[in-house]
Amino acid sequence: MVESHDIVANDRDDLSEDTEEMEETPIKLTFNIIFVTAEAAPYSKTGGLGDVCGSLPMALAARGHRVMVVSPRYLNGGPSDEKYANAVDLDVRATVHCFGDAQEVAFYHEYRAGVDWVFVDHSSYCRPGTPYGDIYGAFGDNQFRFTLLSHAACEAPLVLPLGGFTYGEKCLFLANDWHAALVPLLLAAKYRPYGVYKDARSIVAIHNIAHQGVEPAVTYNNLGLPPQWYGAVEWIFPTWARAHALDTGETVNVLKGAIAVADRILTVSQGYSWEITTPEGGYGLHELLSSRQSVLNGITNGIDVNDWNPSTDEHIASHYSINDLSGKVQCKTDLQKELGLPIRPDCPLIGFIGRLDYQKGVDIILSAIPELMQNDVQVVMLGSGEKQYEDWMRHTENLFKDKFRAWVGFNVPVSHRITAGCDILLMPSRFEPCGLNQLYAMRYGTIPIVHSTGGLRDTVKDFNPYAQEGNGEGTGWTFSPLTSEKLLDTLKLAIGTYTEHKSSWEGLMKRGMGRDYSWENAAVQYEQVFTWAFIDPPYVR
Ligand SMILES: Nc1ncnc2c1ncn2[C@@H]1O[C@H](COP(=O)(O)OP(=O)(O)O[C@H]2O[C@H](CO)[C@@H](O)[C@H](O)[C@H]2O)[C@@H](O)[C@H]1O
Repeated sequence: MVESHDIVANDRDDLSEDTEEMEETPIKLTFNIIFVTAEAAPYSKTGGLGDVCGSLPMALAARGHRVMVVSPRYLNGGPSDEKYANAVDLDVRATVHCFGDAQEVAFYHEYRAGVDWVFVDHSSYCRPGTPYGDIYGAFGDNQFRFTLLSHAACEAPLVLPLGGFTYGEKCLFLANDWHAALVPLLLAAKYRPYGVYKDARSIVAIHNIAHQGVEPAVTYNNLGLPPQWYGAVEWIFPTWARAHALDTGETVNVLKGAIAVADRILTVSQGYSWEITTPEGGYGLHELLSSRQSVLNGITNGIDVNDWNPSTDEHIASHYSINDLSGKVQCKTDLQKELGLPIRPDCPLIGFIGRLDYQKGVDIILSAIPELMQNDVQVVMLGSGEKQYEDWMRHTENLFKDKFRAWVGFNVPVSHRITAGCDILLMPSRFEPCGLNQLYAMRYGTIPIVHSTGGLRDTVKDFNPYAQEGNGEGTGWTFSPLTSEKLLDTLKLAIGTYTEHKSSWEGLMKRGMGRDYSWENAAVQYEQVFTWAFIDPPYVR
């Protein structure tokens, strides 16, 4: 096993003997990497965070790094518990001091695809619902559950003998979103002052800055940080944002703390890494992020190209590829049949997949539907979230029985079938750190129509039929401003291209399908950022 940060010269015994050859052999640094995350597919997934933390670790492991992913062992008594069936109890217990008490956690482990998948076991992760909540809303003890995760993750490299050896102190923590944001703070406040993790580094990865882990200031003592570190997480809401006259606006914000003390900051596209430094995109953290711009980078997500592959996908009716598109129409008619829509191969089928909330711009689709339904199109929406949108989807289905289908819920196989069966995928997101559905869509020859924001703008190239000597360029349509009128205009353009210009449409499909979406490219950029993290000294107060 290669020690972290050792220099490996591709199995060469004597580096000094052949300097000419040595110049050609790239010297590769390898790292001991600890992902800390609230979700990792296929074990747990409610959205894109699960996808990324389920696939990026494997890409990094394949490049020679030692990679551990630490996430909770969620058990809800249903069939999804089976996903943890291969994870065994390591028989190691850690005691976590937080919330005024000592909590014992256990660690389960599965070694798969070169990655150590470590699941933190505690009774608070065992209950019906999703990782974050149930039908009554978010769990009231999420601060406790993710404080526990962060503490346990900091112990994991020290105490777990995986494959016979611990990861040790010289490692790199990649703390994902607010759920893991306590990790950089714990390294700086709890470990480094006592000489532990002096050579470790931490990176906070922001997948969605709208969620920051904000709780009342009185909960500070629960976090297990020393009293003198309060200022690092202190967060005071401006007067206008306070609930009432007696509200002092004082809270703790763990993501803010992580942004302040992490050795580096990453987000999931370059566009978004700039947007979060602006008042419009920073959700209050833009000034802090601007002050740390020198350690802030954006790396566009890749996707799991094995899981999302139209020529092998186990969830879809027929397989197809860039060289033989014929199976796609079968996926479409099969989807129409499954949804009870009229089976019409030539009718443009438009899809939406995602959380039903403000971020995803569902209200824009809602306002566009009455006019869109005047056209000869079919629409299918898959999603769950805010009740008002779920109710609206069901209601719209009743109004337009032959044209509109609502699939309220979370269903991964159906999401694959919609991605394969539709002609067009809509993503009118208000903001989108990266977005994965447009990447899946392009890989499946489904043309994305997206709001020109964040990662959507970075990844969807606008269609221009006249470029390349009339052969066209681009992989979809981006639109701005975010209004239902603009969405409708863009849809009309797309539908016109679909019905009137079949060869242009095929060109769009093939350019999207031909792109490289694998994690390889992103993994190389992650390595660069890891290298930079170790060049600078760690954060010390
Ligand atoms: N009802 C449903 N049924 C089945 N599958 C469903 C579903 N609703 C959503 N999904 C799936 O969940 C994932 C959503 O990923 P996104 O990246 O598009 O958004 P999300 O906001 O969750 O992620 C955040 O983190 C990711 C990862 O960094 C960023 O790309 C993104 O911009 C950021 O908002 C996709 O795999 C999608 O298919």
